[in-house]
Amino acid sequence: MALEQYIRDIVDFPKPGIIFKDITPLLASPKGTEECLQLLINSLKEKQIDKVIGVESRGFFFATLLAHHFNAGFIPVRKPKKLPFETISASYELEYGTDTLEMHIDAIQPGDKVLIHDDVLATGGTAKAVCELVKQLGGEIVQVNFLMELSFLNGREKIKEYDIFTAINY
Ligand SMILES: O=P(O)(O)OC[C@H]1O[C@H](OP(=O)(O)OP(=O)(O)O)[C@H](O)[C@@H]1O
Ligand SMILES: Nc1ncnc2[nH]cnc12
Repeated sequence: MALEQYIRDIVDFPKPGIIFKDITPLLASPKGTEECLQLLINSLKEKQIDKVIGVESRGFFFATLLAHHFNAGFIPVRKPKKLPFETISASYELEYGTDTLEMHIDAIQPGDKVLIHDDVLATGGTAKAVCELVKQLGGEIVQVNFLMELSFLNGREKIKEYDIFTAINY
């Protein structure tokens, strides 16, 4: 079954006019999850990875699977005031206003080879902010990968200096 068939469109969620891409059917399917995971893994070939970042909250699921596969550490990037230790932060533009993401200050050592994972690349604001966090701590970004890309929003333009991989393209 094509991976797209595990993604459910929810019209007008969370706001009117948005078609929300629901990944819960994919997560509920061991076969779909395995196929998707293998696509992400194969895109990285035999690259060395020290840390895998998962972006709260839907980025956490596959990021932990990827970290386990690559024998790398899992690093959560979270919304403000969720992480208990000292943090660094990066802000990014939303449609109206700004939002902030945080990471623990000791999450990455200079020179670490870092894979960034999230479920969706939409406008790219989130991904760009995460890249900035990794750069602040001196990590080397090996790839930024996503389960899916909403390519009509052109989010990859914001992170074009990095290697980008998406399993599904809309
Ligand atoms: O490319 P962008 O326009 O920045 O959008 C993509 C981000 O939006 C969604 O997260 P959301 O903030 O809805 O959080 P959630 O995963 O906790 O639902 C999605 O999981 C990405 O993290
Ligand atoms: N349409 C969408 N569906 C799911 N997650 C998203 N994040 C940003 N836009 C989204």
